Amino acid sequence: MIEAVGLTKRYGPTLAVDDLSFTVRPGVVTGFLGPNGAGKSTTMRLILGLDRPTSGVVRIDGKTYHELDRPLRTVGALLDAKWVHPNRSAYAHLLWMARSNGLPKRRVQEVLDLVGLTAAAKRRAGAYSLGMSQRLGIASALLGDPQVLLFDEPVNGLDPEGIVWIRTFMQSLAAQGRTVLVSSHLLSEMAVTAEELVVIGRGRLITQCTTAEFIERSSAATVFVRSPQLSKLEPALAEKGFTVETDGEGLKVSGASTEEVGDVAAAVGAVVHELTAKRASLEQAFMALTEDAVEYQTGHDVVTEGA
Ligand SMILES: Nc1ncnc2c1ncn2[C@@H]1O[C@H](COP(=O)(O)OP(=O)(O)OP(=O)(O)O)[C@@H](O)[C@H]1O
Repeated sequence: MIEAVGLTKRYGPTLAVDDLSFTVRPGVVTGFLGPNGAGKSTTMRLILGLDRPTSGVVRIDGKTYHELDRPLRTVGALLDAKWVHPNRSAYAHLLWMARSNGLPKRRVQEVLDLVGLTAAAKRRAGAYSLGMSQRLGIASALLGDPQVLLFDEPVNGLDPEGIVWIRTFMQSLAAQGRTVLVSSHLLSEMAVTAEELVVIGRGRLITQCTTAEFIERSSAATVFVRSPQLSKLEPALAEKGFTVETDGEGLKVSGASTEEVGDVAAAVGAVVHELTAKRASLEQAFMALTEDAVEYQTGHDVVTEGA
């Protein structure tokens, strides 16, 4: 379990993480979703004690990283797969990590098998493809057999086969009851990987909910209605509980079907010149939502931009 409370990180004038509170529970893959620069990597560094929060706190199983007795046995992370010394083999790298952290030598072979790197284990890491480097990074993260795992954009730059492998692997780790937090800037990727989402934009929490819920809300249709009698129509729609915004000569109505809007217009006797259903693509809706994160920040509610 990871729990962030009021987590804030400022770099000079940049507020990279802004009063972020969320929880990541075990047993499911949780997607940490936000556009580039939203503060995902910074948050992960704060979780791992690689950076100090300006204020707020983040705990892993009730403790901050620095309070953990045996950090590698509690939390593993894949941040940058290319940090391995290029002249070292995967085997030598993992052995060095195991020795310097008091982990048993047999664990090296176990994690190499787990990530399917045994055949290439003695080759120098500098000659590895990106996919192999990612596997080595994951092997390093798993060395201490931790219950909590963090992956920062693990599928970036991978070929489809590598993407599917990592996705399936993360899901199997979660199915073993581990806490798995994986960052991405693509909703489409998270839609097929993560069961839960923590969505951030400009360092702030936009929402935490299930992926299914987020997709449902992000792709919610809006209805555009044009009428010369908006003053009649607008209050009637609002009274029905629909979210209504003025849009040129018409209204943008969220949470309603064209039938419902048409029925309301008929009931109040408003002339309708246009009635159109609009649906943004998932990725478009997500971008609109996160780009205007500050404007659209509404605690645990998501407000979609619509079409
Ligand atoms: N060490 C640093 N010094 C100054 N500014 C930083 C530092 N690290 C991050 N930032 C800034 O904080 C903001 C958040 O960056 P961060 O890398 O956490 O975002 P991200 O969501 O991980 O994006 P990306 O996917 O592009 O890495 C950005 O504006 C970035 O420029």
